[in-house]
Amino acid sequence: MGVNGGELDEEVKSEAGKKYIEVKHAGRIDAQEKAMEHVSDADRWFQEPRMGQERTKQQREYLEKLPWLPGGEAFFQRFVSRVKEKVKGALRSECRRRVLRRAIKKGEKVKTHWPIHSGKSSHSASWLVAADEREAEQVNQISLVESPRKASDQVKPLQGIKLLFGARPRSFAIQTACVGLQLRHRSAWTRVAAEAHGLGSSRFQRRQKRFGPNPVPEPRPRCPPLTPPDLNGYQVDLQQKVDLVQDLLADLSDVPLDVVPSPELLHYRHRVRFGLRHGEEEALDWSVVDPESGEWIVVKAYPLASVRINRLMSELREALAQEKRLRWKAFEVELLSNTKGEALALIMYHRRLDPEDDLPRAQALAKELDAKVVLRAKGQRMAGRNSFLVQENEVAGRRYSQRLLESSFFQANLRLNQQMQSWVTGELTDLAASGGDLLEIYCGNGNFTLPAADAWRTGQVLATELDRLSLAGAEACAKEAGIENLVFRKCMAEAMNLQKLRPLGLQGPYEFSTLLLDPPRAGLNDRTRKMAESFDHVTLGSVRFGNSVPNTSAELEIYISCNPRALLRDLQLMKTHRIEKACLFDQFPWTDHAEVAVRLFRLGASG
Ligand SMILES: C[S@@+](CC[C@H](N)C(=O)[O-])C[C@H]1O[C@@H](n2cnc3c(N)ncnc32)[C@H](O)[C@@H]1O
Repeated sequence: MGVNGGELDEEVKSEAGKKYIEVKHAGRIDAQEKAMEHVSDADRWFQEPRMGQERTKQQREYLEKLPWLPGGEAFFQRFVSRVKEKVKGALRSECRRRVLRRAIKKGEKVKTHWPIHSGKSSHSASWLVAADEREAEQVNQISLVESPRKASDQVKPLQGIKLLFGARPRSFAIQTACVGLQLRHRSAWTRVAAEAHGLGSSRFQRRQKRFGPNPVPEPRPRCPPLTPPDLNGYQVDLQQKVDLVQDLLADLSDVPLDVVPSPELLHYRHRVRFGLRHGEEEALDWSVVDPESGEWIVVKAYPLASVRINRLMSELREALAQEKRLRWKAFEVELLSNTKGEALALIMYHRRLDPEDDLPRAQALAKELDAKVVLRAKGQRMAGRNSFLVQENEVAGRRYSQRLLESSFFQANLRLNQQMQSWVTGELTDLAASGGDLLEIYCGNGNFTLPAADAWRTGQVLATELDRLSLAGAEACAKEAGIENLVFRKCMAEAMNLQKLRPLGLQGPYEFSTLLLDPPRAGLNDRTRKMAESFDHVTLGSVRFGNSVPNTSAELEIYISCNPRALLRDLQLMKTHRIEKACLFDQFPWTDHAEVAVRLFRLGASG
């Protein structure tokens, strides 16, 4: 959160018999100012009509499309959690942790004013961040309430964070949304966010019915080790995950759980993201928030990240210490590597990038680091050609490449991922014998898709994904590999209508028998789950579903999940299938994450 030279003033006040500490900024917040432009744009679409007026046709059409714009439940989850994260961050940096701590200790509230200046008007959106002891203990529990405009007003619940669902949902920058936290009234989206903060509404209940269940609550994760752990403890650590997954699945199935440990116990991660802390000296510190304590921790080296990333961490830190311009308003870095030792550094900025000045510097930095360098700011991306890494994988005796892009999903444990690819391909080879076509939703960069299409030579494969860049990468790699029975389409999983494939520009009949799906952490919403139920074969979780021909007697499904709790919820709700096979992949040793793949069997089927 960039405050321009703002001084903080604290004052203890009391309202309705309750004490709170008011913290005032003398400065402005740049990002908020920018975000206001979007807000006014969004306003045109979302504002409630005045009494006696109707919404325009354009507004109505836009609102009708609304459910699919923000990516459904997964989007909400991401949005809400980022909001909370940012609010926590804001509390830390702007209200000063010391102040907050003191307030929390005394059961007081902390109130912060963030003045907003938009082009024409200037109004102050000040709001209150209530943090009681329990809330402060858990990031999830933070609630936002709008502050009184006048001291005499009642404190009202937060009614809006509806900005960035404007006309350009793809360009919606969660970063900005969270930074901006624009307050607006009476938007459905806002209510969803508000509900997540514990402020319910009947409109939200209706939306919830439509979109399916909320993200399942998960215990707070432990902090990944920042110094090398005792490797002898790995078996115990892994066993805990196995026990947890077995417990979760126990009600649904008694099939034995296969376990695939990570081939590397350290240096297995090929993607990391750090916050940048500007210290007293020239240098920037890499830092992460400890999920347990909520404290920022400075990270010098990260034993879970690849050796190449660790090297890049120290080289980039040194290089940035010499480069004042590239340090200026940098707030986050993402570092990527592949198993060949190539690397990419993404640096993110809270300022406008200047192609004349910043790009040549980035190119020089890339040369110095022997790595690709990408600079990003709101609405801007600067990079040389081919600014992605290529990862080669071997599956079932054949080599496949995939593009690793900054800011798009890829499986961070690249070596274990090859084993996941082999598992999925093996299951599909088995299922291909039952005939029909294969549908994959959430295909990402084609990680499972390319080997899957090879295993499915008897039929056609349709793979869909939301992220345009991942999809472009997947298409390029499929072309390179000469795979012909495969078509990619950009499509939101929830918007997929198997009866109407023509809007996707698809020719010819498909007779889907198997669905492969690897959804994001939140799992499936009602629509996607209903579609999955119509398939014979489903792989869910991080991967897929089965037969999509309505009224056929499909029997099997497979589900792979990076969140066993979401998997359990989806399977409990999907009454049509039962687990036939389950496998735990330990993607992230020494952390609480477990990737689970299941193959499902359609109940009542003969096979
Ligand atoms: C867990 S990743 C799996 C990607 C891929 N299977 C892999 O193994 O790399 C989930 C993917 O779903 C995509 N996604 C998220 N929400 C989506 C939605 N509503 N519709 C379609 N794709 C979505 C994300 O962009 C991401 O690529």
